[in-house]
Amino acid sequence: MSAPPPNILLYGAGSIGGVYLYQLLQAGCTVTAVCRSNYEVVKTSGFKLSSVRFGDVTYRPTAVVKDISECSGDSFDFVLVCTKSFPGSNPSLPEQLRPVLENRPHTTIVLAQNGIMIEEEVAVAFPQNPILSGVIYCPAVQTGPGTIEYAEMLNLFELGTYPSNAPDVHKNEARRFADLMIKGGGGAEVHDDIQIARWSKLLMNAAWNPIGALTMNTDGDFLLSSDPYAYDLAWGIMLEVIELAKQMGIPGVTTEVAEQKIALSKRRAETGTGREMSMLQDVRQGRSIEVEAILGNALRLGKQKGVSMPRLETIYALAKARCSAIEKERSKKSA
Ligand SMILES: NC(=O)C1=CN([C@@H]2O[C@H](COP(=O)(O)OP(=O)(O)OC[C@H]3O[C@@H](n4cnc5c(N)ncnc54)[C@H](OP(=O)(O)O)[C@@H]3O)[C@@H](O)[C@H]2O)C=CC1
Ligand SMILES: CC(C)(CO)C(=O)C(=O)O
Repeated sequence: MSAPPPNILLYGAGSIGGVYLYQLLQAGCTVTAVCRSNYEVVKTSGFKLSSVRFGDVTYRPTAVVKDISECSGDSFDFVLVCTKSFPGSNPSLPEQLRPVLENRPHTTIVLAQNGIMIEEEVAVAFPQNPILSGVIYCPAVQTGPGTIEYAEMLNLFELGTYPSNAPDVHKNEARRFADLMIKGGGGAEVHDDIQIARWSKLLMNAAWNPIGALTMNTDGDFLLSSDPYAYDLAWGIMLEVIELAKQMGIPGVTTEVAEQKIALSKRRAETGTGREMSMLQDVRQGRSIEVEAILGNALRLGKQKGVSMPRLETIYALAKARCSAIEKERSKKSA
């Protein structure tokens, strides 16, 4: 008898969640999606994905729920978290997930989120569960409820256990999830130490996400806006992240890696194909931005380690103010 298909809960059915849902369904998984603002549309008509990689497709999760508590009696192989990362939120992410993880030590938690130090609170709350930390390269945006635009071929999910020295059974889960993403038509790599990949991604996100959110520019347009100052700012932020990674003992976050990343932005500037980062999309949609996961956590580590980070401090203060302006505006509208 063949094994039943993996049973997956998708928590955070937005831009990335919507793309990963497609891949997991293609891989033969059973996927329950927790949908919030897009519940009615997804329940009625499913997701519409317009993409270079997968074409124009419409699909439905196996089941759609409005609230995670509706699944408290279910047992999942994987809980895939694709919400934005807001450390210190109330309720915390572990509290949000508790209904499907309480007394289920075998359910693997997959965190598909930007930022650094996002795993610790989940590991403390669920010490027995395998935890996979995932680093996403997949530029996508939900432009309206259930409608996703995904305009590049790029699709890579780098993943590894948290902590990196987790038992082999946890490591096997990383391979199993990567294989599902690949079977679903994407790219995936299992890393022995995923923190190297997470911090390497931070090079891009710490620079481009707040710059995009504050200036409403793509990376390419920003580079063209004030030569050499725009480049110097983005590069200067990357250098601060490199120094911090060095002080933290994270290997492989080097100027060579940063050069490769900024070269891609330069090429996009030259070809007029600049990329809108997710934080810019958040500003456009009046959503809170991931200031703490991407910048605040880095700054606090910098303070502890005595690393001078003047550019990061400046951009953090500006992005934090941008975030509170968005939140004030949102609460005015909903009052
Ligand atoms: N978009 C991109 O191109 C990329 C994003 N990333 C990272 O991936 C992660 C996910 O980002 P992205 O998909 O863009 O984010 P989105 O904002 O598009 O989607 C997040 C989804 O989570 C839902 N959600 C949030 N809180 C809850 C809750 N309590 N209960 C149920 N649903 C909830 C939101 O619902 P609602 O609509 O109701 O708020 C939304 O549908 C982030 O860490 C981001 O930085 C990384 C690479 C690229
Ligand atoms: C760089 C990118 C687009 C990777 O997919 C990203 O991480 C973001 O927009 O936040």
